Amino acid sequence: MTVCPELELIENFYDAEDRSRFLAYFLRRHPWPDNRYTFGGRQFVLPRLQTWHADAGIRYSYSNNLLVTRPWTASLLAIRAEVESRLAYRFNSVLVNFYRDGDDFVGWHADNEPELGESPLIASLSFGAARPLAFRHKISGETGRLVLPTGSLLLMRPAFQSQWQHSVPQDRGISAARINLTFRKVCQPTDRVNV
Ligand SMILES: O=C(O)CCC(=O)C(=O)O
Ligand SMILES: [Fe+2]
Repeated sequence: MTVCPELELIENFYDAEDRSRFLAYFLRRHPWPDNRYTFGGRQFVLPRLQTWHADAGIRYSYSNNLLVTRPWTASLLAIRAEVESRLAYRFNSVLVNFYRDGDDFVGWHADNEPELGESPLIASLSFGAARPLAFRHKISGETGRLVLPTGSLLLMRPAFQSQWQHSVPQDRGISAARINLTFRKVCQPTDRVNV
């Protein structure tokens, strides 16, 4: 099995007490929207629930959809502060994914939108059911999997997005829910050079 040098897993970033507290928050209190949306006059159903939170003025289009920006919740702010302090790196946004069970998934993609700049570091925190992150090299086609346990923080180093694609595959054997937060640093529109 391929080991990807651009991934670093920090297990037990949160201990058992914090994990169950945050999992309970996301399952019971987080403001989840409907997963059906219309794009280009067609209806789509996202195979998971998702919210996007960012500092004022940050816009980001993920898979060509302009995400609705929601305010930070107290729990998200607390988690961001802890991740930033551990990594000595600042993030201005987070994408929160709720995989209700093994039917929910995210397909193959790379988080390499231009808004993320040349070298995006993404920090990915997981709670709940352990699910593997599958990755495949864009040129060699090498593939691998890394299981992301509850309370773990995965660092996706900058070259991960340019060289690899990733997914969280469907697994009908899983009935438990999983929450994933990907903290990102999106360049402000003013950071960009207009040509
Ligand atoms: O759920 C995960 O571990 C990954 C989610 C992901 O790839 C994304 O939000 O871009
Ligand atoms: Fe991703």
